[in-house]
Amino acid sequence: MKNTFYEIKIITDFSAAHHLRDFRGKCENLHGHNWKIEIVLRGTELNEIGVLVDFGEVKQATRALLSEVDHHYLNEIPFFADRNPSSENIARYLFERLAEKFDNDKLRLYRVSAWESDDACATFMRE
Ligand SMILES: Nc1nc2c(c(=O)[nH]1)N=C([C@H](O)[C@H](O)COP(=O)(O)OP(=O)(O)OP(=O)(O)O)CN2
Ligand SMILES: [Zn+2]
Repeated sequence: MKNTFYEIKIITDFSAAHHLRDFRGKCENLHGHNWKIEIVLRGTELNEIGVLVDFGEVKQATRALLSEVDHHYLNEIPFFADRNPSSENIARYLFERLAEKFDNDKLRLYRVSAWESDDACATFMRE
């Protein structure tokens, strides 16, 4: 079949504090969220045991990355020095860091979503 691929997703979370600079409203004040993070990878070929990539490998890489932001004040992290730690920028930050590990012709990081609450989510993804 043409134009088909596999997609896998892991879901994890982290907690942190932030404030949104120049945001006219309550989010300009220091506050926190429990962000739910979705990591989605796509690829065309399974390995010899029939998986695209071990969920465990993706979870481990994501956990290692999230340990750098979990229970931190996001505004103090260098990536957010000149951009707000919005859910959009958090998704982008995680995408750029994880894409360093999962980016080859068989397996590519496709999208990262950051759920700030049960009803609000931002995504950074490639085309
Ligand atoms: N597009 C975005 N909009 C907002 C973001 C964001 O990251 N991307 N972030 C915020 C703040 O972080 C704020 O803490 C969230 O505020 P709000 O949506 O008002 O959250 P509540 O849980 O208080 O929701 P209510 O539905 O208003 O009770 C704001 N906007
Ligand atoms: Zn917030």
